Amino acid sequence: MGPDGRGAVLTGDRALLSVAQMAVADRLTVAGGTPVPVLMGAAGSAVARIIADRWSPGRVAVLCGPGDNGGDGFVVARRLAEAGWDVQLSLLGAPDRLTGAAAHNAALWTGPVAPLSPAVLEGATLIVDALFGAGLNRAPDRRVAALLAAAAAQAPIVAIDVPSGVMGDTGADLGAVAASLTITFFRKKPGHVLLPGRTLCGETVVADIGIAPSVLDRIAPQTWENGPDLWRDALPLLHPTGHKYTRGHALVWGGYPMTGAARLATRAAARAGAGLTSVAVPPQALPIYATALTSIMVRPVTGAEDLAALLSDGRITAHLIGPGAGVGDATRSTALAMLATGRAVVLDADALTSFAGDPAALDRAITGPCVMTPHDGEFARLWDTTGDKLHRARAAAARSGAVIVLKGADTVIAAPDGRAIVNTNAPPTLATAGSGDVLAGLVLGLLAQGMDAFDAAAAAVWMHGDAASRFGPGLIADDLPGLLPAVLRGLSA
Ligand SMILES: NC(=O)C1=CN([C@@H]2O[C@H](COP(=O)(O)OP(=O)(O)OC[C@H]3O[C@@H](n4cnc5c(N)ncnc54)[C@H](O)[C@@H]3O)[C@@H](O)[C@H]2O)[C@@H](O)CC1
Ligand SMILES: Nc1ncnc2c1ncn2[C@@H]1O[C@H](COP(=O)(O)OP(=O)(O)O)[C@@H](O)[C@H]1O
Ligand SMILES: [K+]
Repeated sequence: MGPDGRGAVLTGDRALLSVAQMAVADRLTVAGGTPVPVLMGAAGSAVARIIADRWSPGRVAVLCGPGDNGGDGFVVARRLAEAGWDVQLSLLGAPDRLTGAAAHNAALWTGPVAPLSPAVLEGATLIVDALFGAGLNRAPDRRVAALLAAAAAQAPIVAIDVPSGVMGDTGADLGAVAASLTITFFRKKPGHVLLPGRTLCGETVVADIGIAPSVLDRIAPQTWENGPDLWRDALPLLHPTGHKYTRGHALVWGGYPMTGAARLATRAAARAGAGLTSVAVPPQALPIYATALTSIMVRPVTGAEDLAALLSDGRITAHLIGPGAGVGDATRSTALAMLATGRAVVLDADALTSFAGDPAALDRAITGPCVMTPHDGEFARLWDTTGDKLHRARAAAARSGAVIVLKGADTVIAAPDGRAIVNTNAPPTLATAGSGDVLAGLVLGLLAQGMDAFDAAAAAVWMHGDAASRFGPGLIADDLPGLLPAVLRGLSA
């Protein structure tokens, strides 16, 4: 996704809309001639259709809230009753407090409306959670929480929009219980992909309710769920007449005595397609690196002069420092020297910790393409940890001028200009020592080939998750670089 906005146009179907942006999509659709009750009818009918596709008719408890989420519930109840389900509908609050489209659809429901209580769950083989959706503005009260807990123990739950208690913008949990299936409308929200929301949603299905994708031109989303269609066209191309230098030269700073981390990173950079990969090492570490690496060039470096000479080689197109580098002044000054080249730099692990408490030094030093790959602990040593994960990553990217990859099971990739991508394909087998070093090397390898920093970071994070998924259980970080050829083959298929 380049600065020309090419990706944003191509990839509208991966857009994540905030609650406010979804409300704009609604307003534009209503202004275009579709009244709210029609939209609500389409939403509820879609939910009923998806339920009927997956479950055979039984007794369903539909739990309705006081807003439009509850209105959707009335539509679902009506449609399922028409399809032969035994429907028990219950409502939080008095029916005469409903307004607008919810009141309209409540009036079309001819069955009984029970007050919300555990009795309504009796005999249910399925539960529809239509209590709160995008309008949740405080934690559900204890009565609702107790009912949701009882519902979870009784039968599978289908949540409309989000499981009640999940915040749509952040995925924060204000007291939800896990659904088996969540059905949302038009586009997902960040809360469907950020944790813990993603897990609480179970499977998330996006239903078309007749909102035209062209509304996205007006909304201009800045957040996406990661996937190859965001960056496939930006992947490095192989030129038939190219040579190794046209594929870029990646340089890794190799530490001592922790040499494994940098070695993992070099292998990933080379597998990602860098034409040359070098590792700069202190002379005493030379035998270790040289024995373990063959296609990777090992360069002994002694002192600042030697380093300066190495970095002045204009053919080096991207640098990485951090994995196994050690925390302290030496790592810090090497990182600053790399940043001073103005060419691409990846800062990971110890290189980040070497700037702990002094993010301003990074703000000043970062002038060229830069990707920083902190996990939560490294992030907290440098930047403000208030706010949700998207907010934190965006704020650090904006102040530093670097792309921030805030790692975890829901890694967020944020650009200084406000764009952000949430990754959803990483399996928990990646929680193994050294997998972060491989990720840093992957980013490096793509940057070395001239890929834009935001694209390279998003592609690397996805490829990392895909590699791990292909391997399955028993994964160790050493396995990951060797899986990249299959990942790359899959991307070009
Ligand atoms: N395009 C769309 O976005 C569409 C949205 N629809 C539905 O509309 C929903 C949004 O409707 P609303 O904005 O009315 O929001 P909700 O249905 O989530 O309800 C909000 C109402 O509940 C109250 N409330 C919030 N938190 C509460 C709590 N913890 N305890 C008690 N009361 C609480 C609020 O004060 C407000 O009155 C969506 O989630 C979706 O289900 C559909 O009807 C059709 C189309
Ligand atoms: N539970 C998880 N599910 C998916 N991915 C995970 C999980 N835990 C960690 N990861 C990923 O594994 C990598 C770990 O990196 P890091 O914390 O730097 O570890 P290390 O320093 O040991 O390499 C990151 O890419 C992170 O996103
Ligand atoms: K809900």
